[in-house]
Amino acid sequence: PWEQVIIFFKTLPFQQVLGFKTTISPYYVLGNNYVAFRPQLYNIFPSVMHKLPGPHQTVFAGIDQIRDFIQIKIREHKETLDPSSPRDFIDCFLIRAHQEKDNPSTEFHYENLVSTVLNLFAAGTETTSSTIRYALSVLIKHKDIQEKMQEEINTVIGRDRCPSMEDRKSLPFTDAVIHEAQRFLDLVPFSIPHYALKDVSFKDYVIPKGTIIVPLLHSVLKDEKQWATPFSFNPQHFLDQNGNFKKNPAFFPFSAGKRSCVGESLARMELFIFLVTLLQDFRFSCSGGPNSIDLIPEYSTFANVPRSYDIIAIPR
Ligand code: HEM
Repeated sequence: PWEQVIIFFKTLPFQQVLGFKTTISPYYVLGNNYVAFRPQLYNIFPSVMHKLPGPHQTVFAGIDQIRDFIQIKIREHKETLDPSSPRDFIDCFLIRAHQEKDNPSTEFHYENLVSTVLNLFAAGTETTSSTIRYALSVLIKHKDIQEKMQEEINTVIGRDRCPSMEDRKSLPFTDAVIHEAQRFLDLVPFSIPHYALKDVSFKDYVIPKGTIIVPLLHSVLKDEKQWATPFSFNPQHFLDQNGNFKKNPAFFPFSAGKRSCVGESLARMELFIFLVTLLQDFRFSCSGGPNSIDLIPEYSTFANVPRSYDIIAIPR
């Protein structure tokens, strides 16, 4: 399936417009909650937009605030660092930066530390929380699926202990529903643009150096050849006839290859642990009833942003 998701652009404008080479889309910089059209304007006319007032200015001020917060955290880490016992990513980065302090071309320098931590926050929060929010909407819309998950969770884990990742293999239906929520949401439909660092031969194509490549994850996650019912929510996509979990090679929400999502395993743990814990303790509904839930995203630009609902959580 991977072969069919790539579209090629010999589009230097993207880089010329931005004024620098990047693998990061401006949509990404501007964030998911931004009104759909503005990032596109910013993409095409960045120097004009930069001078105009509007919500995009607030977005950049917000990013500066997060950078300030990260710099405070880095300072605290420096003051309390014990190189023999690193506590987290920032500690490990600082230790490596110290080891490479005499290397003028090192990538382990202060600015990269701030940007990398910012990337982890930006890429790691809205993505997972939007997916959990979407999964809850799906479960309200499909009450039978919610009840079946709860039955499975009751049988395997019960009500008295917390779920662990070990439980996942014993919860095939729950696992299938979470996979299907990710497939159906299709959170990042065209992934993040990349560009060829050198000329590449691919099938009958030559992709010249500098070509922007947009991997259309959407085309695989909704491909009629890969899924029995690509445009409806169907956990059977991930179950065999005996109800065992079945992998599907077209499941690509985290993209693929060397630069695929670095947070994939963390995200998958979060989705499983949070959703199972919530379903263990609560029954979910909404005041407008299941039919009021619309699973079509609110915005579809860089991200498919799910709609917001006031959810009722009743203790079970
Ligand atoms: C449901 C949750 C998530 C989804 C669907 C998702 C999806 C993606 C996708 C499609 C990419 C682009 C990969 C590419 O360029 O080929 C990506 C990149 C990335 N993601 Fe995630 N992501 C999720 C959660 C997370 C989490 C929890 C973290 C970190 C804590 C994270 C950190 C990153 C980073 C740092 C990149 C850039 C990787 C690179 O350029 O090498 N993501 N993600």
